[in-house]
Amino acid sequence: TTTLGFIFQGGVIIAVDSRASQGSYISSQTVKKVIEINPHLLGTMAGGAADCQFWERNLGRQCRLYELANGKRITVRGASKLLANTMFSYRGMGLSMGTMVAGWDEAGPGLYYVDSDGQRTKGKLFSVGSGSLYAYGVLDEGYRWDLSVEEAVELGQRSIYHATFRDAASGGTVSAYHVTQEGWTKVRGEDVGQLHFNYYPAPEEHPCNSK
Ligand SMILES: CC1=C(C(=O)N[C@H](C)C(=O)N[C@@H](Cc2c[nH]c3ccccc23)C(=O)N[C@@H](Cc2ccccc2)C(=O)[C@H](C)CO)Cc2ccccc21
Repeated sequence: TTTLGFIFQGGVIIAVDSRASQGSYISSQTVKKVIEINPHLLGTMAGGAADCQFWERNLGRQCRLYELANGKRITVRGASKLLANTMFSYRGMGLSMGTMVAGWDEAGPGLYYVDSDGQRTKGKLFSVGSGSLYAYGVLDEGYRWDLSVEEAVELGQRSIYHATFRDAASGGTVSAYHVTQEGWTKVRGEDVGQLHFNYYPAPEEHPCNSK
């Protein structure tokens, strides 16, 4: 898995791959690793698939109950704390989750890294999963606070793409989301195979070049 998130002048970008694996077997190429908690909150998934899916869906339920009890949306900080508390309560019992909670609230854009060791850190840029080192290589080279929205989406997609190229446990499709004050929108959903020639243009005389 390769997931990433970063905050820039235009909001928050989240990008992920869609591969599931069982050892060296690729068990799925079409997994959703972003959970849409509500129109202003996203969660990303890396690690144990069942752990991520179960506990991030549970987080969604907790966020909805918070809204009903308090008459207002939960903050990104609050949602990430709920997930961190859940993970902390299961510490040492074998959960394996590396997640990000991203969104926009009255304090503006928010991005938190939360994992099953009970770590929770606020930040401007993270990459999580087996392909994260490859993604950081592209992301750290291309990241600037003042990227345009188009440049930022392209950077997120390109970072995931290169991770899927080198990491056997990452692949399938690259999905990207853009979060602003109005909430999230899904902005990319490309198959990695279709993206290949964006980044590795075939040389002139190459047979792949349609005459
Ligand atoms: C076939 C399949 C799934 C599957 O193969 N599950 C296996 C058991 C799983 O959890 N795979 C993990 C890797 C893994 C196996 N056993 C573990 C024990 C502990 C921790 C991790 C693992 C995985 O792909 N994880 C994805 C993340 C992911 C995958 C699917 C759904 C959510 C998140 C990922 O992190 C990269 C591929 C690198 O591992 C999960 C799933 C969800 C929806 C539809 C189909 C499937």
